[in-house]
Amino acid sequence: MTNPIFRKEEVLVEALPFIQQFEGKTFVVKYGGAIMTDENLKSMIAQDVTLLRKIGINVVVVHGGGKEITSLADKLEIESKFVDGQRYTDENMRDVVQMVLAGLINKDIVRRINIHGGRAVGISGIDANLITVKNVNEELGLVGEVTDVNSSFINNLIQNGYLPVIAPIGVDENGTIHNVNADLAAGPIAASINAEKLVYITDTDGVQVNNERISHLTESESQKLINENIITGGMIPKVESALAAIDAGVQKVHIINGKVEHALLLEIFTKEGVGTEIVNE
Ligand SMILES: Nc1ncnc2c1ncn2[C@@H]1O[C@H](COP(=O)(O)OP(=O)(O)O)[C@@H](O)[C@H]1O
Ligand SMILES: CC(=O)N[C@@H](CCC(=O)OP(=O)(O)O)C(=O)O
Repeated sequence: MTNPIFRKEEVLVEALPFIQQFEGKTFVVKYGGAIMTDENLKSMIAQDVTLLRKIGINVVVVHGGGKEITSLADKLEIESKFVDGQRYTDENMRDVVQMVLAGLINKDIVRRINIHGGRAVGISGIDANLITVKNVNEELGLVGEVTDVNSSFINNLIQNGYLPVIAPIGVDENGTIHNVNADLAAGPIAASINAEKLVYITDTDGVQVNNERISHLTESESQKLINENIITGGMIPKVESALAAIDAGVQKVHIINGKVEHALLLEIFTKEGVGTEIVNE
């Protein structure tokens, strides 16, 4: 998908007040498996987050990788089952999740950011007890709900000029490793470090109603769309996690389409934006 055409100097001038406004602030950017199949897009997102970092915005990446987990599990003949959008995770599946998220995907993202000099460091929720969880329910097996985030570890990395790239795996109080839905990890991570923005990069033009993008949503409007089953499936954890993050002090949550080239830069640095922004009432 191509971008709308802007004159280059207009775009740069329009960006200036946003650059001033966000200098020194922290953005959490989550992206998932839905847009990880395209090599070109993966490299563009790495460029975009590096550019944000280079102009003085602190960036933390939280990544998913649901499609890649399913693909490796298929090869290993381990069946993928989902309950309410979350993957049933026994010990075998947990190993696959850990290999794919903390191994393949995490290091691929780090590599791509560092090509541009972005000083990315890949970590999982296991490192420094970054993500502490409690078991969600027996039906889901080893799936965790985030109870705590080691924010000082993330802040240390940021203060030392690193760009943390986080794989959503957590440990419970016994040190047992759990699979964590990446959308549900991104909200508490953003809240714990008082992020200015939480940006979900997915495969649709934000939240849609009757195939039309809604550019601006309040908390109550978002809740209404969930209650009316207009927001369904994979969009539910994003919006629910967004609402919790806003309640915890995150200023704005954006949901944007990663299939639009450089959507992240367009959303942050242009007045119109390209996705849906969710804000406090
Ligand atoms: N109202 C809605 N607006 C936009 N997308 C929606 C809506 N309701 C459900 N969805 C679904 O949510 C999906 C995005 O979630 P998901 O597939 O989990 O993406 P990701 O892998 O990026 O986390 C969209 O592809 C779309 O099918
Ligand atoms: C518990 C649970 O469902 N975990 C997810 C973790 C990856 C993820 O969330 O990836 P996306 O962002 O690409 O969907 C899973 O196993 O698929």
